[in-house]
Amino acid sequence: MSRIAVVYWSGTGHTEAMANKVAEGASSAGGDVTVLTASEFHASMMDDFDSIAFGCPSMGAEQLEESEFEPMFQECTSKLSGKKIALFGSYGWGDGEWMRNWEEDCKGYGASLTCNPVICNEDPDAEAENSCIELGKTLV
Ligand SMILES: Cc1cc2nc3c(=O)[nH]c(=O)nc-3n(C[C@H](O)[C@H](O)[C@H](O)COP(=O)(O)O)c2cc1C
Repeated sequence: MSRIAVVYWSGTGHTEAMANKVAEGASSAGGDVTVLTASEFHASMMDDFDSIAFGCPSMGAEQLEESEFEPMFQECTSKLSGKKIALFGSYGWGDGEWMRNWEEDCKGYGASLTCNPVICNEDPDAEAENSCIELGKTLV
């Protein structure tokens, strides 16, 4: 069975809601899914999973959340080459720049993205929830 981690940071719950839908999709496709917050995950756990969905909202000025998620993710970058990953997150007033930058960075580290990133404005509506479920299925 495919071992899948859904690793996220969320301040007001929007990205957390997305993470739960990603997990739902991965489970429905037969994956063995573990949902973890950024503070519960560490780079040393990268090898424990066949694929990983990372979720983080746009924070700062079109940046990843700087106190917990960014440091954790930076540690993971040395293990991204060839790794199956997917990205998701919520944003507010921007146009998704943080996610475009994040996706480019991940490709630069050699990650294998299983699908296009899923972003949504503030709390996920039914369409965004469905996109998260579909993202989850691509990880299996
Ligand atoms: C400190 C802070 C910085 C933010 N910076 C941005 C930003 O640069 N661009 C943007 O589109 N939204 C920005 N937002 C809005 C959040 O990305 C948005 O509210 C998102 O839904 C929060 O997701 P969460 O509930 O998972 O924390 C910011 C929010 C906060 C609190």
